[in-house]
Amino acid sequence: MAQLSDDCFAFGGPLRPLDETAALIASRLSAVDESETVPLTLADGRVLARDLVAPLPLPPFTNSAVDGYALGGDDLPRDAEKTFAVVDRIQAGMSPHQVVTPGQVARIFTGAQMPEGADTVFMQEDVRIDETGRIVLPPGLKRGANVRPAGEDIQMGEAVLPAGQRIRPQDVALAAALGLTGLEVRRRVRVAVFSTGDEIVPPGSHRGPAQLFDSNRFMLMAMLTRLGCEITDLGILADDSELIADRLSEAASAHDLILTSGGVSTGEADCVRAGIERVGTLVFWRVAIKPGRPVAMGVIKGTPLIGLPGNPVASFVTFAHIARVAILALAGARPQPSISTPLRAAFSYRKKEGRREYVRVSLRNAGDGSVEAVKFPREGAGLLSSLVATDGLVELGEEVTRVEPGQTVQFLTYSSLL
Ligand SMILES: Nc1nc2c(c(=O)[nH]1)N[C@H]1C(S)=C(S)[C@@H](COP(=O)(O)OP(=O)(O)OC[C@H]3O[C@@H](n4cnc5c(N)ncnc54)[C@H](O)[C@@H]3O)O[C@H]1N2
Ligand code: MOO
Repeated sequence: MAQLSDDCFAFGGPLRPLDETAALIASRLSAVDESETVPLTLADGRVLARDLVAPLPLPPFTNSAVDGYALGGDDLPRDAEKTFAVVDRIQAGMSPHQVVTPGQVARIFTGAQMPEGADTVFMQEDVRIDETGRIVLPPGLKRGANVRPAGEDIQMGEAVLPAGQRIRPQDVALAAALGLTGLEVRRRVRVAVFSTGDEIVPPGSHRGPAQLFDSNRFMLMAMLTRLGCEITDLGILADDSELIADRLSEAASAHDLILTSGGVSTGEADCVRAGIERVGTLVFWRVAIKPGRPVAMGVIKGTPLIGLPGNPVASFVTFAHIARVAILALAGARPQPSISTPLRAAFSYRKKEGRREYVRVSLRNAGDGSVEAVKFPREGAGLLSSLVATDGLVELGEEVTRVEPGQTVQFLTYSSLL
């Protein structure tokens, strides 16, 4: 079909490249200042406010990695079996009772502190007990075997988690292992969320014949929750730029970010841009990304606003690649570029040069041990089923113009985008 306006230059000037857009956002937004201490049970997903330095080594004491017998390395059998007297029994949590000297072993259990004089442990399966109750050890074990030295995991004073870390379950475990009961985290980013459009009504309300139930607001709030934000749900705004301007202006004073969906394209009823310009300034509008080209950013009374396009897939993709950058910057999180995985395409595709495209795909086993990406059969940015039925997005760079089956493409899981 004939294309009347060239994508890249319609409405004046080339579209802004996605990487440049993300860099602009990250450089313009600074992190919220305030922090709070939260108990470890509430720390998952929060952003660490300052570097965490280990107040003790891990493990804190040298201990046995197995159930067995501990002895000094100089006493290890070299060429033939050797017999030893058992002089101690050390269970986990108990301090050793005596020094182990040559000719002696201590019975020891996994996690128990190593006794003085011992630096090696035989696994109990590898030893024999003779008729007098003495322990017979075979030759061949190396000094230091089956022992976990103090500090082998973490040294005291080591920086173990950097400020800006989005705390994960394993980070919580580390803090607990270091004896901490809470972590100092940045306060949550406060985000106001609006849907826009006269055709949008809330689920559960009466829907007129030409109206749609609002799905974007719920998708965006779920995505914001995954990013640890404090959300204010401000409902649906009618297509009226004066009203939109008033509501955006009100929201700006109490939030770190305003997120809208819909109303950023070129139609007369696309009032979000007009609303931004009434009470603030437009930072950018239109990015070289598909879906999601009409995405906009503005600033209202110092508060950033990201206007996502209304089509649900465009909203999803621009949230993941643009709004997320803003949220992480405001949250004080270290930038987290999404790491894509190379996979084999099982589809052919044509695209325009000069814009980044995200293609919805499902993964399947190719049968030869590799995994391949199967494209969702339809492309509309309004197809929610396309997001629900797929596993992630194939990212096609600005320079790409075609994909053929068998070609290597870069895949991003949906979970890696949040
Ligand atoms: N003449 C042109 N028309 C359009 C262009 C263009 O460049 N020239 N761009 C198209 C692209 S690309 C997109 S994306 C859409 C986005 O436009 P808007 O952000 O202004 O979105 P709306 O027009 O308000 O809505 C688009 C579509 O999405 C539905 N929608 C909106 N909000 C919701 C919601 N909260 N939940 C579910 N669905 C929603 C809305 O009903 C429309 O069907 O513009 C193209 N047009
Ligand atoms: O690019 Mo729009 O964002 O098609 O849906």
